[in-house]
Amino acid sequence: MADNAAIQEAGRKTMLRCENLTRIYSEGPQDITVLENLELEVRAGERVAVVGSSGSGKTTLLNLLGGLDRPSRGRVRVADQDLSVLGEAALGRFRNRHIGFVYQFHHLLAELTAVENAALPLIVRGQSRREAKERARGILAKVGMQARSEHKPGELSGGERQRVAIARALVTDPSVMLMDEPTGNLDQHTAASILALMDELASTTACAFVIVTHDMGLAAHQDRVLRLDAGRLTPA
Ligand SMILES: Nc1ncnc2c1ncn2[C@@H]1O[C@H](COP(=O)(O)OP(=O)(O)OP(=O)(O)O)[C@@H](O)[C@H]1O
Repeated sequence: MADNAAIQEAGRKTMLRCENLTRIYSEGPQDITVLENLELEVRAGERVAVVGSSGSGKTTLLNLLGGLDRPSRGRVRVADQDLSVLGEAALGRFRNRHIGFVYQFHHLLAELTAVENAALPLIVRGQSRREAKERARGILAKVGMQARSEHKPGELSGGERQRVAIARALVTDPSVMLMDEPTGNLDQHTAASILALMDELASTTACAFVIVTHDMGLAAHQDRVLRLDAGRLTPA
């Protein structure tokens, strides 16, 4: 993890930028323009919540920000890299290095322990198992899961699983964290503890956070709340 001075320096930096971002789905009987000339800039350490009605395009936006889908027009830049110029293999490597994903349902692998799950992005990248697990243990400690690191997801509570999923997303020290309803599947008390963890992470990492949610309490807790409507983001 970066030290405080490095985080402050990085805090001035734009980590995520969308320019004229447009996504038109053309597969069905008629074209659907979901995002149209959308602009967004998120700085290091900044947390932006995105809210919007069902079907407004939040998932579409997250997929584009994470390089899981390609825009019809416009571009996404992550840590100054224009994703549109990367081929599939390079984009996969870039995603592994710079982008962390956390979903409502944790998507942990049932057969692996917490530390193995958290180490996976580093192992995929070719790092040795020993080094990857050592780093994963450090991140699990940071999310309060040190004592549970040898347990499999089935032996963990919902909140603990989500902490492991957050650790897995953080293990590569990403530039951008994309979260889709990170507390959506949790009871109020557990959700509050994940919220507190996110507060701590935002102040101790140089990462930019984009958090899609229907939960106005979670949204209001972030640095900015933007509403996705008619293909664009406006302050909520
Ligand atoms: N592959 C696709 N082909 C055609 N249309 C699509 C495709 N994926 C999504 N859409 C349409 O794009 C619009 C936006 O969908 P999206 O899933 O991004 O919305 P959302 O805001 O995430 O919704 P929710 O809150 O219900 O999850 C919807 O009208 C949806 O039907």
